[in-house]
Amino acid sequence: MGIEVVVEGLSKSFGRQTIWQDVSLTLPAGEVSVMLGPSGTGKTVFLKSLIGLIKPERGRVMINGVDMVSSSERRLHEVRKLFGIMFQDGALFGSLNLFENIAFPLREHTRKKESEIRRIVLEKMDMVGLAGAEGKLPGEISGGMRKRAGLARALVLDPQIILCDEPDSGLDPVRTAYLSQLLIDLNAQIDATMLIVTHNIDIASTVPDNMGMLFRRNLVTFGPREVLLTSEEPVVSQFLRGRRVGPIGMSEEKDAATMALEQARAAEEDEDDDPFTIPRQLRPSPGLPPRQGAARRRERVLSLIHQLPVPAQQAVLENLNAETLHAATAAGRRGPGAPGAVAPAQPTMAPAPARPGAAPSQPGAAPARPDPAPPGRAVPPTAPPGHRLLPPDMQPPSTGGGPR
Ligand SMILES: Nc1ncnc2c1ncn2[C@@H]1O[C@H](COP(=O)(O)OP(=O)(O)OP(=O)(O)O)[C@@H](O)[C@H]1O
Repeated sequence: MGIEVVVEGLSKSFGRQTIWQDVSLTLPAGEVSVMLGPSGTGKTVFLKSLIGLIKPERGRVMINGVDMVSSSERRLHEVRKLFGIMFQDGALFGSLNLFENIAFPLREHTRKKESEIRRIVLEKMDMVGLAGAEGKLPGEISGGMRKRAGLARALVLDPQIILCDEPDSGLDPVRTAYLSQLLIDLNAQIDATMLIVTHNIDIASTVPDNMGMLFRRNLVTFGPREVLLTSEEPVVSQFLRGRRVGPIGMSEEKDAATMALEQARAAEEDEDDDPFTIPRQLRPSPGLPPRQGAARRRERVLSLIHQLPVPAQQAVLENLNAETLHAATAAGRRGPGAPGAVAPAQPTMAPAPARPGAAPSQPGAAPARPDPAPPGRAVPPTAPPGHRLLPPDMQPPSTGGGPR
């Protein structure tokens, strides 16, 4: 199972430039979290701080009892072996083929035999749909394949914490959708704690269990995805809808006068915010195990549900009802007593109170959204592992794969 990452009161500056201050959050073990934020708000600096590559001036990052901010390089080196990092550009060595790029951490950090290295590399390449492309050079493959090669390399040391820095950058929307599914499928298979930094709303709204946002040198929010996705904070609302009206400007934050003028104009033009519909969170592809992190999250969120804003409570309950219905339907299709059958959890169905502190309303008051059919699967569930996620033109070659 993945490892919890606890961040407490973290602050980072470069000279006189404060990047962010007093950031506190917990990445729950085995769950997927996303950090959003406009460009330049310090998301990458945050990722690097988690692994001790950048040293914040204040605060702690606790992983397995080790503080990544203040510990010696020797201890950091040990803890870093728990991490798999997918860099923004893939960070592949241009002169090494994909096999050697992906084998690199194994050769650097372990004394495994060549046969074992080969087994691990081929397994991870298959997981990300790159089987058969071992001999290709990074310059010979598409951006999407480079991303997946970077992900395979992040996986070879069996990480318990995976950090992905803008995994979608440079990908078209379809490839981004496949990558989103790949990240969820990986989480189902290895139960690692994952943090994804992105500005991509499609990834952010369909992949994670938890979401946070950095803005104006502060963590605006961090918690269950439903909190951010129902938030009425102007900056969150603007970001989710990709609108110009709001506190985020082209290069800088806007001042109060500019914002007031914009809002007056928007009101004149009747540009009210459309309601943001929360998309369903992706489920693992057919044939994969259910996500253990999702099951733990369900218990965790239910235990704190009454501390959440009311719209978030309602969204949590709608989602849980839909998941319970989906699990029951899937179990029904497999037959009684089938593995994976989920008994409806009673607390799940308890609706949120109408107001914080109010008595719970009658069961069933939280509207159960009908569970939509999953978006079109690329290939039937019988497809072999690693191939099921990919569009036809991304399928790996069936044999060979040496440099062209
Ligand atoms: N080593 C460094 N020295 C000085 N300033 C730095 C350093 N690394 C990052 N910065 C500054 O920190 C700020 C935040 O950078 P960062 O790359 O973390 O932003 P980001 O939110 O990831 O942006 P984007 O979404 O555009 O990738 C920027 O102003 C950047 O110039």
